Amino acid sequence: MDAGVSVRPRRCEMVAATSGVGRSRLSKVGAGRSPPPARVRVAVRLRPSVDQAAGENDGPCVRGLDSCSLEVANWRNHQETLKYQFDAFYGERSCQQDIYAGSVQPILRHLLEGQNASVLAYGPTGAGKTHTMLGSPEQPGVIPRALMDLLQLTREQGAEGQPWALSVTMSYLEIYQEKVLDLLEPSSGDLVIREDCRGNILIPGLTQKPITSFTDFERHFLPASRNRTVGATRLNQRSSRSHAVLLVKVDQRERLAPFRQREGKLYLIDLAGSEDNRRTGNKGLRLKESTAINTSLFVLGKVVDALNQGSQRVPYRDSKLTRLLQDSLGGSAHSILIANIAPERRFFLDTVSALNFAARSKEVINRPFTNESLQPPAMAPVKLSQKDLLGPSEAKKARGPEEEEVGSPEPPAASASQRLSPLQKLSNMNPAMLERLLSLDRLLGSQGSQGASTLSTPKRERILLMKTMEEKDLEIKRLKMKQKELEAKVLAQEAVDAKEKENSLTMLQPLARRTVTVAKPLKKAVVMPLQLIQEQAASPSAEIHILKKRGRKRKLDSLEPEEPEEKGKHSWELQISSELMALGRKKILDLLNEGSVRDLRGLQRIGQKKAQLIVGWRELHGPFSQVEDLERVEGISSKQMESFLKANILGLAADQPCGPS
Ligand SMILES: Nc1ncnc2c1ncn2[C@@H]1O[C@H](COP(=O)(O)OP(=O)(O)OP(=O)(O)O)[C@@H](O)[C@H]1O
Repeated sequence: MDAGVSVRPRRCEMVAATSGVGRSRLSKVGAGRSPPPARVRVAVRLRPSVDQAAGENDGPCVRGLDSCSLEVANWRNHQETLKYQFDAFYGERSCQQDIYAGSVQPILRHLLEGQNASVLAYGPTGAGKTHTMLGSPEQPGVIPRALMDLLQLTREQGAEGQPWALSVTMSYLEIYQEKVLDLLEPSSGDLVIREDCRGNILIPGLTQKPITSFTDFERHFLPASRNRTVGATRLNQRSSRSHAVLLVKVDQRERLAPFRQREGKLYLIDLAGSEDNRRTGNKGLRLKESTAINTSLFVLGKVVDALNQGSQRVPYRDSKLTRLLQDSLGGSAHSILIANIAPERRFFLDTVSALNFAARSKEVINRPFTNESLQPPAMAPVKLSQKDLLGPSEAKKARGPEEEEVGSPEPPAASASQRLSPLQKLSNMNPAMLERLLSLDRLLGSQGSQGASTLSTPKRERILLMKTMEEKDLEIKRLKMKQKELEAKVLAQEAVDAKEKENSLTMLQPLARRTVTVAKPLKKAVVMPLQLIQEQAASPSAEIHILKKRGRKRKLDSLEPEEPEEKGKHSWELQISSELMALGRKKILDLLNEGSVRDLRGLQRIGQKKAQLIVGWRELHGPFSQVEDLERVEGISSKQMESFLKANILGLAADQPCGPS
């Protein structure tokens, strides 16, 4: 933090910065009506790249889309882009006045209505919180601008002849390692936070300085800023090690009967940076500080979350910071959280973590982000809907308000159709996605829970994630066992078949009468996608299809005359039930006729070039009438067509539940 040197704005600059458009919006609003409960608004500010020496591998990974949304490229997985939407987004080129006028100035008027307000700058270390809140003499931030405006406004509203007399006081404190320290009177030691009978939060003994002008403010604020605890970390030479809280109170007394009184409090808070200690390399005192910082930020996240979800219990008391803000965060208070983020790739994880925190902090109607591109590799013909990929909390958000339980912070009970067991989810999962999940799981496992930053994944979601992972592990084990069982059954069945065959051969029955598949339809055998196994296990009446190995089938075929209706069919097709075949073929045909290049690339054996050829053929010749038309596409041979069918038909058919619907 560079408070000591950065806050002394030149007088004329400050006046210029706070005059004009912004000021005219500040107006006193009549008291009386109680306002509707206000949620915490969230703005995101992207700082410009400040490290000129940043190499090519540390280029930007964040891009603004419009004044409310942005996207983050996952440079570790080029097929993934995360999108977020907030109340406001300020890009790299935004100036201090943009943030102030757009997100802070509008809430100041509420102070004169006797309401409380708070502005919190949140974000990873080095992302620009102090710059946003304090700024520099050349670019004054939120604090000097707000003070200028507020003092000006109170002077106007409290002038002689006006119904109310107004006075302004300031206090300045820091919360360092869960201690409340008075920056205006550092010798005071740790102060206690109390609540009066009307629910107002007080800090007995905290210094309050009356201020009537900006000069007064500077006189107290600047030396006090130097008392704030800062320290060097690997990521920021002057890193704020505490939450700095500037409290500005506006008192109003009515000059005439009935001599009412009002008090509005404004908290302007430069939070300490959220820290991933694996990157900061913090040890000893820095680590202790960091733990306290992360814990209180984690509680702040929970509080904001609870407020915006309308929870009955808001855990204000779980940290000093939230306890202090109890009467200024939630209720009728007006709060804005400014999440500061950095553009460089090396901040990717911090950025996503900060944005996820911030996204939870607003009422997210839409999903906070979508995995824009989920291009599966050639293995996976089955596409997943975004909802299938979401965890319970995101899924709840994605379902939209009409499906949510009113007033319940917990995920709503799933309807019968939504009540998918993890097994079903897993079995529906694109193998590529499954592989990614598993490798993520392995990665998490190898890092250990100790290594994970407390804040990097919010607790509730972390617990859910870990639970889901555990369930998935169990299901994978169960599936593997099931597959082994089935394979054993197949082997046993094959042995029985072989014996029967030997017996029947020795009985010298006419060859033409012996057809394995027709005479014993239930004894077709084996290896199916996990999904099919699961679905069939769920439906005991469904026949067990066991596909025989090709070599053995040929051997049998050579003993048997071909059934006339099977002539012309591919040998592998004979081993799949006709309903499955038809379903799979229909799905392939639909995809061939309606799928985009990207959809087609999701099919096995279809790469970019073939997908383009298919789409091109379709445009030229119209829809495919049957899947075999694929052969007519230039560059696709009949052999390729057959192997394409073979590779895709079961997977696609299995995407739908088997059996009568
Ligand atoms: N919007 C911006 N424009 C120009 N420079 C910026 C901007 N935001 C931040 N910076 C610069 O980036 C550096 C880090 O910013 P700052 O100290 O404000 O980060 P911080 O989030 O407060 O970090 P910490 O949590 O460690 O205190 C500073 O040199 C600051 O001047």
